[in-house]
Amino acid sequence: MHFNRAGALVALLCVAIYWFLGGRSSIALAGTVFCGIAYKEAIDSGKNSSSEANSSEAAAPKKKKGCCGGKGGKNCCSSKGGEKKSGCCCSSKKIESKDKQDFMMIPGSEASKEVNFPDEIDFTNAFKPSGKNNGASAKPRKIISKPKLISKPKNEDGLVKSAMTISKDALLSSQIYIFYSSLQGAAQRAASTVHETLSKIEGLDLEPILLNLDELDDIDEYFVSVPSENALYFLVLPSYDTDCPLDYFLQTLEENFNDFRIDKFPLRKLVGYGILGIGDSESWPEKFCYQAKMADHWIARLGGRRVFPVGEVCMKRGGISDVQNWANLLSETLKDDEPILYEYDETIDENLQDGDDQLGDLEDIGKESNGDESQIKQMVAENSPTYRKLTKQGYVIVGSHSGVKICRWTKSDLRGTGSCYKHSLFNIVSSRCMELTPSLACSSKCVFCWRHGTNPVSKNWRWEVDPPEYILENALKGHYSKIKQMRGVPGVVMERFAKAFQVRHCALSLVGEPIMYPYINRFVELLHEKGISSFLVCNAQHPDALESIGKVTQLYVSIDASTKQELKRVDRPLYKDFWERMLSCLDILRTKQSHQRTVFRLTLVKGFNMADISSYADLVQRGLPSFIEVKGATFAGSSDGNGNPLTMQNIPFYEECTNFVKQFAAELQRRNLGYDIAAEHAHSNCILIASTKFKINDEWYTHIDFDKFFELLRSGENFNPMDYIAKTPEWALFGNGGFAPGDTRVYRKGKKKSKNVPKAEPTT
Ligand SMILES: Cc1cc2nc3c(=O)[nH]c(=O)nc-3n(C[C@H](O)[C@H](O)[C@H](O)COP(=O)(O)O)c2cc1C
Ligand code: SF4
Repeated sequence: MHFNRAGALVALLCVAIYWFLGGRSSIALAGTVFCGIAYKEAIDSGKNSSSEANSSEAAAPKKKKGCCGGKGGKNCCSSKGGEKKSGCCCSSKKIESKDKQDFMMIPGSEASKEVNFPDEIDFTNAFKPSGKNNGASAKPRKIISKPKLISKPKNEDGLVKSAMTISKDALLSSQIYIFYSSLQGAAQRAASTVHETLSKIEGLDLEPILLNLDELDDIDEYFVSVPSENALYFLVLPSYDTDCPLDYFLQTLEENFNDFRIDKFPLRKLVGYGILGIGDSESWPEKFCYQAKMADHWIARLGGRRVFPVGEVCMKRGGISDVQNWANLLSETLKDDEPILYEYDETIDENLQDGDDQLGDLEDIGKESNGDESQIKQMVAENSPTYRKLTKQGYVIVGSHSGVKICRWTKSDLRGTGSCYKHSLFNIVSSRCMELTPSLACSSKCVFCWRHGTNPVSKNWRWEVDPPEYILENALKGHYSKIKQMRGVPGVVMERFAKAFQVRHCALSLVGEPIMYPYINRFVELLHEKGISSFLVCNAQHPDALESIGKVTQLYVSIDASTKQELKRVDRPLYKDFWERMLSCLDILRTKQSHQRTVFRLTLVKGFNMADISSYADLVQRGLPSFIEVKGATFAGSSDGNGNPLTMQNIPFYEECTNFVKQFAAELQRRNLGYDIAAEHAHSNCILIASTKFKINDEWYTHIDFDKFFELLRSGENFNPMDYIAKTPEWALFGNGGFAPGDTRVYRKGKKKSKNVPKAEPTT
């Protein structure tokens, strides 16, 4: 008898009613047992029928729903009837697919050609052959960066990380420049191939120009300025893991990128650029074309738009025919009428990012340091972001708080293209001048300062102190190592290069506040012992230190504004009593330091500190300096997120500076203070007002007789500023420009030769 589950349950219910109405318990118990057995039987019977149903599904292969998926097991379609697992509907499919793979791997078969990738992927794999006659895949692939980059959010300065180039018309009307650097001639031949190929492009407005990078007079003329508004650059570069001329080029790019004094993205002015690297992948597999990649990195970071992928050609394997391929594809790309998607490489350097968070006022950081004020730290520790930032800008960090950097004027003078203003005003030779600071920290944050938030600020010295001997020795080493890098640079005058290894002058300014260094006097003595003159620039915030300064060749105090309000705006000093501190410094110059050659340095910033000439005259009357050096501020870039508010509008024209100086001198004369305009260096927007003490028999004597200075020092006698003067040469006098006759003036292409332009050459 077969019960279904419902029947068994109804019988159980009847038994329960019988018992509830007073039936016999023994009979009710027997009925319950019977119902239970019947119920269990009904369940077992249900299971069997379901199992039968599954078996019948397995028997019908078209119903795949219950397939094991190749796993086998109890319900596997193949387990029925003792069939081998290989008979499973899914595993048989797998076998079929593997068979196909095996088939595809058969060497020489059509299928194997589809999947047989070469061992090394060369640059041509980035493209498909172009040209209308080349079938379905005729167009060269133009997507250089991943399209998804387009939707990336804007960066802080409003740029997106990728964008489209301008249309073909603009590409074809561009002036193409092909640069190369070559030691053994291969890159030169490759560049000629690229030049020839591009010259044949139909519809090109201008003949491409071929240039040897190693022979450029001034790399900055092409890689800071750009020679024409619609320039397209292509560079053909070899790689050398030993010294080669390309090192200097790459270093210049990197330094320019890290130099806050010049526009952050100068190569944004280019229509675009592309790089072809040549090298040897057999002998230098790890460093194959590494210098081409470095050039690509820096040009992109300087704002260049990469309009074609970096080519990497092994001269041993592909050789000149790969170069020709690259040139052909480039030529097709330029002809094509689609705009090119380029990657705007603004990858944020992780180091810099780290640093940005931690830079700022060490003053404040110090306060946060667990409240442990006694803990003495290094000002710029070797592993700190500040250290990395400064070294990237070209500084050699000496010890933990000093820095040395070869200045642009030193490089310029080595090449015979002009010294800094201190040459025409005071007789400093730039190629023999070392720019140094024994304190990278400063107590002000002047708006025109080039440090731009790079170096620490603090009111007082609170760090470990390096001995002066150590600083000088290592600063000279650092300076000479930078000079050495200039060897082989086109135009370097051999004689000046040789003499540059004997420093004669030290400009103690650079960045930071030198007199914060506790052993500044000993340091200056050491300089003098080595026959190096000292030009010490202070920010007029440390009267005590200024008072105790010993003999220097020339002592400067920066006067950055003539009123309290303006000074606060320009210098952003840390001290609350900054104005009183400055006035005290002026008093010290007039009294305790009157034995020195003293100089007021004014840095003119339009809209900030050029309005109140009479107040400046008050300050001169108080300090009575030997000289007043008036200099237009240099544009050090802005909007880089460090709070520098200056724009080009704040940089005065030369004419504006001379007008200011004329009115200033007139005011001083009106007060009978005995000053007049003496000399100038128009190129750096700098004019010198001097005490008429230095005008003898109607001739100016603003220059320094350095030999005499050292002679007097050695004598141990007291001496005064008039004891080591020298005659100012004719060319340096106000009105004559201040450019030394032995040098060759280089005008940037496309720039007016007029004096009436704001100057950008920074000077310490
Ligand atoms: C000393 C030496 C070092 C080299 N180092 C590299 C290297 O690091 N990476 C690379 O890809 N090729 C390297 N090469 C290969 C050159 O880049 C290659 O020969 C190139 O074609 C030279 O170009 P050039 O004749 O214009 O100077 C090196 C060659 C020499 C002789
Ligand atoms: S700018 Fe300063 S560091 Fe450079 S040469 Fe002139 S004085 Fe020396």
